[in-house]
Amino acid sequence: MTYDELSERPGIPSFILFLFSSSPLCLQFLREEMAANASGRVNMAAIGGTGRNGLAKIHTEKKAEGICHDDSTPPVKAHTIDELHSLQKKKSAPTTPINGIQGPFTALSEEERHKLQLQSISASLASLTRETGPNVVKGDPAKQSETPRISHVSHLHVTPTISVSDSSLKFTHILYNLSPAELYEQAIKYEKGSFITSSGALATLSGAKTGRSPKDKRVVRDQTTDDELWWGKGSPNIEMDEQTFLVNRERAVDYLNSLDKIFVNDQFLNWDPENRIKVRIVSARAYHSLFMHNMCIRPTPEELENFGTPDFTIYNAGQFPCNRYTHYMTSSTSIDLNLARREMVILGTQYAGEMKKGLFSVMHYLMPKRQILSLHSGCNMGKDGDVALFFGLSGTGKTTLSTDHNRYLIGDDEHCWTDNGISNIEGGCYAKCIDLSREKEPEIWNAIKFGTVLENVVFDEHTREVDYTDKAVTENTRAAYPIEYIPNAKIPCVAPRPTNVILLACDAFGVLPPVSKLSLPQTMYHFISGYTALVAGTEEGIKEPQATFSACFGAAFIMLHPTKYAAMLAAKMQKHGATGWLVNTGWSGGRYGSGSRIKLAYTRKIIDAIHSGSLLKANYKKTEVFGLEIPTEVEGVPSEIFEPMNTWSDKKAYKETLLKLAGLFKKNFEVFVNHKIGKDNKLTEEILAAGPIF
Ligand SMILES: Nc1ncnc2c1ncn2[C@@H]1O[C@H](COP(=O)(O)OP(=O)(O)O)[C@@H](O)[C@H]1O
Ligand SMILES: C=C(OP(=O)(O)O)C(=O)O
Ligand SMILES: [Ca+2]
Ligand SMILES: [Mn+2]
Repeated sequence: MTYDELSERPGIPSFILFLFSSSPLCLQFLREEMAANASGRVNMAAIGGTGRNGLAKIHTEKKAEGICHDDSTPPVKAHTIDELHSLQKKKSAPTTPINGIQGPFTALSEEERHKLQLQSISASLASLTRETGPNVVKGDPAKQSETPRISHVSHLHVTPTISVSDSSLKFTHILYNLSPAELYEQAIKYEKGSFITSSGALATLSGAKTGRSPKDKRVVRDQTTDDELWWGKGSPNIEMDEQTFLVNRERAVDYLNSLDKIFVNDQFLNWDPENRIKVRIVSARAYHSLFMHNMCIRPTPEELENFGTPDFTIYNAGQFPCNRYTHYMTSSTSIDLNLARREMVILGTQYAGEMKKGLFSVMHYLMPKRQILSLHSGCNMGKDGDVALFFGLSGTGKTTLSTDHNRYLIGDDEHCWTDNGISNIEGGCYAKCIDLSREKEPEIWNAIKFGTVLENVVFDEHTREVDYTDKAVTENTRAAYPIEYIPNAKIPCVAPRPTNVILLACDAFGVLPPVSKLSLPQTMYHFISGYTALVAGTEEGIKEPQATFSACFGAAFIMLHPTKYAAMLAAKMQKHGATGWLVNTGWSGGRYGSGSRIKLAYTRKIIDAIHSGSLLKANYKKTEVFGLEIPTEVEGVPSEIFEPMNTWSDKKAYKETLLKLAGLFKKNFEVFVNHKIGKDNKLTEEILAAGPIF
């Protein structure tokens, strides 16, 4: 065997080869060792003869001849360890020709498309004062061996002039649509608090903010939005001017460009192909990139090649605060929406839910313009094609109840209702995991595996088993996973028109019945009221449940006046004959503190009876004050719980609590009494009359 032959062998560092090449004796030894290893034939019989005091001498079985020409494992063609390592990875760029796919870039060569892609990213990151994008380069700056794919941004080869700042002399490394595996490596290497849990999920920390910050949301008020949007009391849209938006945008962009590398996700929203929105998310953390990878719709490689210019861009500079001396800022956190520029800026919060709910707000603006109703609801479909919507505020059960092993999951949180039916806006789910159990929620439990982002959970430092009961970081622990991690998710996530519209309320007062059948005016009354007891944690500062009214079960995300959405919902329900239901997933037998939460198993039975149609045929009686139709029995549920008064030992306390809640409903609805719901005067009057009477 020659030195050259030997050096073709894998796993032998070149310095060893060098040493051995000078000594024939050594070469002989090495030859024998390698022959044994390469053929894998270690003589086991010889091992049997070992004495207690020493290691057995391993005799290798020698081939009569041609030891270096073992054909069972052909030699790997590598001269160095680095070369060997380079064999491990192959290029995953889409090799499929993009014929048949429509789009602006279809006719271009691969190189031209890449150039345009980098130019588009550079343009996204352009400072508005310098009016040029940064020099962008694809890939991790830590990987020295990889020759960067440099963008051919025009000023790249131009000598910088005084008007160009130092930042344009550096490259901004872009980690573009990385895979979950790549994002895991980035998170674990570079982000403190990132760990792999025993089930394979990526545990991360969102930092000081572990819930949304609705008080820090700002929307640019310009000529258009002044007319179109809902402003003032009760509205989530707190105004800012264009100039202040640009100040914050510049702050975010400068921060992002100052980093060694940033993440860019190009993805889609909305499974309805006619109303699909292209979104770009620029962020500083692998955690944020993986979160959005899971939550938005993931493009195919071909769709990505042909992505073009995004319809909407998020700049997430969440680790960096806003400047409190900036006009309109009241804290170091700011989430700013500019509809005209189609941009959102995030400063001072790393809570990932801010991005998904921010995009939801955008959809609540864009979709109604196209006569499409956007819904803060979950959605699932039975085997026979019956569709149910689950409206409700945070923590009321949209995710838990739409995830149902007997039904196809369409989505857990954000949908659109067109004349054709329902489409999910997202490509993933975002489940609360406090007290999550394998027994009660097996589908969600099993979805927490490789690829899933687990926010703010506590785990054993050694075994990495998650303790879902631990609230040490926050009560609002969350799992974000791609929707296909739920076995019966329906892909594409679209469904026919709904038959049942289920309004979920987690009633901390314990006076609403576990289920009531609603008339259309009642459905509208409760939809506009949007009552629940806000469960701790999802919004900053809420430490224990308290009564909340949030119009359309999502006032934090709507952009137009609630009656606009209500009118659309009423028209759709009237036209398609859907039935409304009010389901209390909260307390029974007393208010929060004395009663207890209705068992999930009972709520599921109630929901089953709604889906099957059997509850529609049940016997009903009407409750006092709220005038709700309650069934006398549902299979699998103790009958005494349907009438809340039965479950309270203190009947007087029950009556007082009922009246107290009724008063809160009435007071909340006062702001709506002078509003018409659509063009229908009669319906408007009926809705006003559908509230509690006392
Ligand atoms: N009777 C019940 N119905 C629905 N959810 C319940 C019930 N009892 C307890 N829960 C718990 O309440 C939480 C509901 O949260 P989730 O489904 O994530 O709400 P949403 O998606 O509306 O924000 C889950 O943690 C679930 O396990
Ligand atoms: C992510 C959220 O949604 P939900 O609690 O409705 O699942 C949120 O409100 O921050
Ligand atoms: Ca200020
Ligand atoms: Mn949810």
